[in-house]
Amino acid sequence: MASGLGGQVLRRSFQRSVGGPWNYVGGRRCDPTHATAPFKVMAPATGREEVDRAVRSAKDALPAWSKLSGRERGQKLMEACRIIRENLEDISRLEVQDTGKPIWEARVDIGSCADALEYYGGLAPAIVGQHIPLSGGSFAMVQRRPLGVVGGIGAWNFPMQTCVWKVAPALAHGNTFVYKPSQFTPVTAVTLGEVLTSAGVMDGVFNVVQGEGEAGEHLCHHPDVAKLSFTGSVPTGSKVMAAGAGGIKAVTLELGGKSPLIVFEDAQLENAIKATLVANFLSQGQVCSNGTRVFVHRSIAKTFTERLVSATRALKIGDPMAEDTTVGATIHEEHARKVLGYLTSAREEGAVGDLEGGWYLSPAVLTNCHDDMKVVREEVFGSVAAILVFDSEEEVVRKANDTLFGLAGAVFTRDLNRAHRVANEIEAGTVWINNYNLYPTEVPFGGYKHSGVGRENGTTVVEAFTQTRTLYVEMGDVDAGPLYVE
Ligand SMILES: NC(=O)C1=CN([C@@H]2O[C@H](COP(=O)(O)OP(=O)(O)OC[C@H]3O[C@@H](n4cnc5c(N)ncnc54)[C@H](O)[C@@H]3O)[C@@H](O)[C@H]2O)C=CC1
Ligand SMILES: NCCCC(=O)O
Repeated sequence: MASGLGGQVLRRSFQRSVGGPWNYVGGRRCDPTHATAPFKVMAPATGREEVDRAVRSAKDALPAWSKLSGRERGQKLMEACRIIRENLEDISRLEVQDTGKPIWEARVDIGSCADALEYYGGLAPAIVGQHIPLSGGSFAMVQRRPLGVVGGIGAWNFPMQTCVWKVAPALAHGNTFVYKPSQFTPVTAVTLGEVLTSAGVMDGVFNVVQGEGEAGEHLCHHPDVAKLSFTGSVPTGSKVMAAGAGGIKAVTLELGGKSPLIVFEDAQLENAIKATLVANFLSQGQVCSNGTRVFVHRSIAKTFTERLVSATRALKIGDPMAEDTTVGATIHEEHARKVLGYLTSAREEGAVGDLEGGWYLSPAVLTNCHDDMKVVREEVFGSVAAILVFDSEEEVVRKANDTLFGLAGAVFTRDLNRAHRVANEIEAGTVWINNYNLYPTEVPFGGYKHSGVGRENGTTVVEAFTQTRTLYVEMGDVDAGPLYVE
């Protein structure tokens, strides 16, 4: 144990518990004070009392945390980054147990959590205000202040990454946090709590409450929560936004997608094939930004499809912990059935292609697809790539944008002019040129249209996690105009 800044403990040894309890409040794991009925995964259901307790804990921790300098907060986040890197294998294995994704992917995800903590730890001292000179020597000072207690709600596909993308910038900016993970993946948010505590983050700054939708709803409606940051489905996102509107809370939403991946006839074919695999089959296809509408120019459609199918057949589906597994297990049975249902409906509507059963679904490439099919219009959230053939640039841009979503997209071409021309027409928060599904922490990520509100990552979140306070300083006399006659 080493003591550090301002009398705070800077570092405790990192000790991760193997089992529950699964709530994390005031710097330690704890059972709910009022257990209700158990819910179907592994944690005890927690409700209003737990949310209240966690928010109280975050509120109590706010004055001390927000009074640290950015550099002091940043050092603790950097230390959390170091702990994650040192324990990357252990934490990645927890993520595999929780999600069923293959271990090689979990290592990338957990590595990205360390990156985010490092980035926002580094940024924290640079979050400063403004000095605005005004007439007669008067001036304004614009302070950048935290919002207060942030409520985060996450999905199950990238459990720890989703959490860290919210928590790292929020804490860097002096806020405190209450996080509700998806009921399907309760584990690694609590591990993050242990990492942060070991890194010297004060007790109560980061708290975790487990639960289903009801716990999320309580958090959204809690009067002491100043901001909501949500990742998940569009219908739930809409409810979170409505709750935010009721309480006049700032809201960031990271929702679904049905993104286009466009392959022109002059594309470097091997890169386009590799990117199509990355854009469809990572995390068993359960990725919001996936490029599931694969538009291929007619002149290369046959060759592209043959090569994609052959590459897809080479994927190894199986034990997510095995080093040579490339595709793991679907999150749960109900979701696997939902994905299979899309395949049935696609075949009924004329598509050709298959996918095999169990929770270990083999990735599918569908051909003979058209724009009106259910599988082409709705977010499947499974390993199902639909190939759509196009003839002209104008046609593909129009079809690419014919969706309520707008999270991402990609253009594959060797023609630099066409790449930029088409990319600029795509209505989406991220457009990759000649690559797919890259999310460096320093680059903003988020959606147009129904895909969300606001952005995560990059420096744009400074606005999302702070508010300004303007101090106007008068250096002369008050000018009351005709209101005041001497
Ligand atoms: N954008 C993305 O990254 C994700 C999109 N999805 C999409 O959503 C579909 C369903 O996945 P789910 O995990 O069931 O998503 P969901 O939107 O139902 O749940 C996401 C989170 O919101 C919580 N929640 C549910 N009702 C709530 C409410 N009224 N107020 C506050 N929080 C609430 C859940 O407990 C969970 O933590 C997927 O099939 C996929 O299409 C799912 C996961 C991630
Ligand atoms: N890690 C990728 C971000 C996209 C998603 O949450 O699905």
